[in-house]
Amino acid sequence: MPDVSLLEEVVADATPLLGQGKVANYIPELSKVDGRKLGIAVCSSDGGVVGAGDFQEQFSIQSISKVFSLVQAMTLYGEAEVWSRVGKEPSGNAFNSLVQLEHECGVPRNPFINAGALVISDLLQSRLSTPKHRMLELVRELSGNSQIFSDKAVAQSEYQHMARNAAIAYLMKSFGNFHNDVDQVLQTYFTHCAVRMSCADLARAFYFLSNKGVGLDGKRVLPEKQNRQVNALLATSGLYDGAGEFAYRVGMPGKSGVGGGIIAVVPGEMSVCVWAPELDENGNSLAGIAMLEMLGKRLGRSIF
Ligand SMILES: NC(=O)CC[C@H](N)C(=O)O
Repeated sequence: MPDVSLLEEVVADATPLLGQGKVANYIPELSKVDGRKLGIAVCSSDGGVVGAGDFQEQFSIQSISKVFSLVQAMTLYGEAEVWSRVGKEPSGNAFNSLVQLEHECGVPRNPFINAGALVISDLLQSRLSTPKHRMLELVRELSGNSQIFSDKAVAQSEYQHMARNAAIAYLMKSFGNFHNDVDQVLQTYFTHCAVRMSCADLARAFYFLSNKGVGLDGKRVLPEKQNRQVNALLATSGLYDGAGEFAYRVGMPGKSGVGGGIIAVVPGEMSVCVWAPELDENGNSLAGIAMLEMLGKRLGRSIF
């Protein structure tokens, strides 16, 4: 377990990187965030969380929600039902790209790009009567924080600028790989992306990924095999077309969101969350990746 002073050092050493990335503005509401925020939190096997910087401030989790959605779908459906609808391969394309879908018969490369997460949301819509609420229940339970909500203004802003996500969903529908009403599923998806959590909340919530599928409260979230599968997919596709560089520099399964958060996992040891809203050209937190790289180096951790 890293001590607070090490995490404070990581935050201090990442501070000079501020100004090098850009806060996401394609969702106008997200551009209101202060780009100078920096936070890191680590949750380790004794259940304790240590953090530094802005680690207690809640932010828009955005695509980090795709991991929670996948976990729900894997719990509700059999293996073949999930993986006949979405692939397990890195996309090598932007997270919101349409190009592969046309060539690949409307089956997205993986569950962590927008197309894949929209299929997963479609699966959730088919089985859950209140998918938006179920997501909140899940994240509150996993993080042990009942004060987690979805930000209506952000969800609304995404809804008003939905053209690309709607195009992706309709293209998949044209191939028969999208079963519910597009508008309804988009609303669910945006509500999931707009959930606000802190680094501390997220480090706690994803502790199970580092603990063979068992959460902080001792309850099993996923069977061990599925937990390993999720970590494998995070390692190969969690950072979109930056996944290779992330594996090279950080060496941990991880998932980013355009709100500037990244979660990462050291199997058997700890879950980490960093937050820095300025993004690199792949839509991943620039200083966030640097903080994870520094943490991994200083602790001597990598899965490779
Ligand atoms: N990479 C992300 O975090 C993207 C999520 C965002 N809600 C979108 O659909 O574009």
